Amino acid sequence: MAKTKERKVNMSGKPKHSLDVNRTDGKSSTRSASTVRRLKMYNVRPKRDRKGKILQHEFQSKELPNTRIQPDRRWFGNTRVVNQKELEFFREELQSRMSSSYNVILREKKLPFSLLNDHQKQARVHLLDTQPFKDAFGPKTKRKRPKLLATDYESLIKRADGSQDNFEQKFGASTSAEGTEGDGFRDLVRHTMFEKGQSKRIWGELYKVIDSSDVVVQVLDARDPQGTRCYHLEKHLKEHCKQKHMILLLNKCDLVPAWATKGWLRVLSKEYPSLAFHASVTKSFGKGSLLSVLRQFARLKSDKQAISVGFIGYPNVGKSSVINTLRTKNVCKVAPIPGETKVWQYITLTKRIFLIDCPGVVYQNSDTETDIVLKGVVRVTNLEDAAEHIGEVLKRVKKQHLQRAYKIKDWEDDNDFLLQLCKSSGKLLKGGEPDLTTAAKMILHDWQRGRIPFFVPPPKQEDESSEEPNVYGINEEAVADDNQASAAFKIIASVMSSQQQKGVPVQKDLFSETELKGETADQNPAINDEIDAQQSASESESDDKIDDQQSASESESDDEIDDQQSASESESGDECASPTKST
Ligand SMILES: Nc1nc2c(ncn2[C@@H]2O[C@H](COP(=O)(O)OP(=O)(O)OP(=O)(O)O)[C@@H](O)[C@H]2O)c(=O)[nH]1
Repeated sequence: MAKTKERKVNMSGKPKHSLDVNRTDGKSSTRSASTVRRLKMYNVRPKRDRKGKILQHEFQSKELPNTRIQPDRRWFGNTRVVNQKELEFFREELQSRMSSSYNVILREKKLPFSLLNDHQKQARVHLLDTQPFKDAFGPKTKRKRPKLLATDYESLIKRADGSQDNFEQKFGASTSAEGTEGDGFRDLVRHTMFEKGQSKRIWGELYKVIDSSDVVVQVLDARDPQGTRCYHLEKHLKEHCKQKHMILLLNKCDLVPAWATKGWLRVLSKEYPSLAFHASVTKSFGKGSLLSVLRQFARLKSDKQAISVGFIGYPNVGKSSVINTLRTKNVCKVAPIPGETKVWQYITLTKRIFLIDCPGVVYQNSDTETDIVLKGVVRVTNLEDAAEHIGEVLKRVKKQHLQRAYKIKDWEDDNDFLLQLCKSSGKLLKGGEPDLTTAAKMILHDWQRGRIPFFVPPPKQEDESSEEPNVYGINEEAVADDNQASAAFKIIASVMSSQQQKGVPVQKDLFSETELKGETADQNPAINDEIDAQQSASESESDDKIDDQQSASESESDDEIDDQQSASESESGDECASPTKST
């Protein structure tokens, strides 16, 4: 008889299974609840075959083997798909609500109203709903035909040509030629870089400066004063800001011969009070004259004691440098590249005079790209084809100066000049190819920094000797008190005339002897005799002569320049002392 194994029966009723948390079998270490939970977890692992393929998994539904849901782009957009029935229902409901005068739809924006109208958009124009067939299409139709200017393409072209000719006749050829360079395409491809200083932002800054200034100092480059003038602005000031005064300041006068500076001063002072200036913190020229003119303008103001002086002008003409010179301190950022000043800046000069620096502005004109580059409006490093401007540099600068500056004896054209310069300065690319662009940029840098001598000579004047500096530019409407005004005018005129008699400092190594003396000698000896006389007189005279003239008026002046500034001014080699010095 086979023995059958008897199954033990748990008679005690207490849990005995090792995976039962409540088991207590007298042993010291029973499984804790967390261990039991963990061990139970192992049992629900998916069952795999030998290759690792899942055969069975606790959480995988057996009825639905693949429970992955297909992604739908509608989950990510804010659109809903409705079927035609729902759409129709929506339209009807909304139409009835809208046409009912007892209902008001509050949140119209939340409802897709376009769904109401899109079927109307595609609907045909029901002409016959508005007018009878006879009027719309019959022989006695009242509908007007559209007025066609041309029946075919050719006649349209003829018409366009005709109207263009009419326009040119009416407004002259200047409008059509404006900004073009002969080939007619140039203007279209002009890089935005050549529109520097013309942006809305810069003009906004300019108008802020003008609005807050009582006196506007237009800083000009002495090398090309007319080229760096902004006539548009002058006109604007004359027409709309009659109470503001304008001064023209010929800066960088050290880069041109004294006779040219003086010639320009004579020409410009017919329009506005004009002064020559050389901006330098240590060795300036014209600082005293400018200060005393500003003081006179401050005196012309009756209503308020302090005046604000705005410095405007082309980029890189030295506006910030002039302010630094007046303060004898680097208060404004100065750089030999245009566009350094980005926003306007307020600087206190004395208790009664405030200075405002402005970014360089350019008014849109017919200047060519080369003109713009040579006026220093564009940063040379940004130029893509710098070599194309060199021809003009070679034309404008005298041969002897170029020979001296670059040690090149002779050249055929600009390309030849650049080739020779590349060789002599070692500006070569890989494989010994000359790097024309770098060489051209080098020349343009030198040009912008005034290392190559160049200047536009002043126009010839007929009655030079009788010229007396005047104050035509001073706006008499803006002046409060007649007596005070005439005294101020006199002083301003005397400041201008005394400056014209002084020796203007010039970088002598830039020019030859004849140029420094004035090369118009053969053409107009009278001018040069006068200039020579003035120069020799000014050299012998003391630089402080102007102080004597002004001391009377300025001794009353209560606007003392800060102590710190007056201290530094007494060291500076300036030709005209501050009031603290004169008293
Ligand atoms: N030789 C000479 N260089 C000057 C004179 N005044 C200014 N410069 C130089 O001209 C360059 C431009 O001067 P800035 O004062 O930055 O000119 P800016 O008009 O303020 O220029 P933006 O920032 O473009 O408006 C600097 O390298 C100055 O050193 C001057 O009287 N003589």
